[in-house]
Amino acid sequence: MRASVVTLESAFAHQVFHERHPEMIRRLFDAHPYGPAERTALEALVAETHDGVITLADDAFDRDRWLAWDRGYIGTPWSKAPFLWAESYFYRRLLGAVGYFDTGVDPFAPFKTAELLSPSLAEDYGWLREDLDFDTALLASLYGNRADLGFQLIAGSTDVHDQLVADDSAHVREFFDAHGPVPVTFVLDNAGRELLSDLIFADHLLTSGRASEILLHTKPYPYFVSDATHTDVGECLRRLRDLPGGAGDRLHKAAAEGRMRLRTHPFHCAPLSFRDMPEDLDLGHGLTIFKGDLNYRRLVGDCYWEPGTSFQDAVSYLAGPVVALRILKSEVLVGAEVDPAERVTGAHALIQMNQP
Ligand SMILES: O=P(O)(O)OC[C@H]1O[C@](O)(CO)[C@@H](O)[C@@H]1O
Repeated sequence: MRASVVTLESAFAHQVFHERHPEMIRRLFDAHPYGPAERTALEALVAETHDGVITLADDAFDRDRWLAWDRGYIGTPWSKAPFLWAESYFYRRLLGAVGYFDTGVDPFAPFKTAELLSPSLAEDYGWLREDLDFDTALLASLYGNRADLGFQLIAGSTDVHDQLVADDSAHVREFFDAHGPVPVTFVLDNAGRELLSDLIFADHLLTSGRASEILLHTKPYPYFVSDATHTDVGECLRRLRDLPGGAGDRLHKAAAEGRMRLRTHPFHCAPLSFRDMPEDLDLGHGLTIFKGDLNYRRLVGDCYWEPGTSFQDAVSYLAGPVVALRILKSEVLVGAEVDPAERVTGAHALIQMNQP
């Protein structure tokens, strides 16, 4: 049972558009030698999202796709649009404003690279070793989601005591014990440290015999600041090969042997729930792991759900087993009770699994 869709009228969504986005644009100006055209286009985009109407250029290369994904919002005020729809479209327009679709230059690459080159990274992953246990690898993947670069724009340095508000980790372990080895699909979220941790979990699943193969679903283009693309998987895998434990080399071999594969699809940047996913997105082999906050919003639907709505109910449109690993960074939540104001702080985490 959903109560209502989250819109830009929400105080949190308003903060994302009015505080986080202008700050992100300032950082882009600082990181790139953008000329007047890109600067003007980015400033105009921010202004449009603050008090304008949602526009779609007649000559946009993906006009038909966005018309298909439109739900009547193009031509209406941004301030009334659903948060998920508006936020997704904002990133599409940002990429257009900086010429990404002509140059292929990822505007967020400087931030992603800086994270992988951070002097503290090797020390932070000093705990890595070849024989990780299941819980450590699972929790590394979960808490990797805390490292989201976009979130840091509003959260600052996060001195938080994360706690699990839902913990189905035992079900996940039991699922593998009963059914493994199975194909495991990761619907990835952020590059950088989160992706490093996801790769570590993927390696554990392969080496422990729980996964027969790994499919990594990336975004087809840079999105939500630090979301992982195919390029980012390559970068992270190279970085992982320099860290202890051997996961990088093992995954490199798994890729060469076809046991770890990459997939992408335009729908991964759609402003819609996975409820609307096309058949050729090809999810649902074995176990599917949805990483992070944005994928959670798309998985359960970006709504204010009525208290008592279960994860099981919210994902009942999916036939197979799914796991959500998420740090709470937005208001949407099912299967747990957390004060609404506490859902956006990054202080809480969850592991949820359905019983297919
Ligand atoms: O990287 P994640 O975990 O998907 O988080 C992204 C989240 O950040 C925000 O853009 C703002 O905090 C949310 O709207 C979004 O769901």
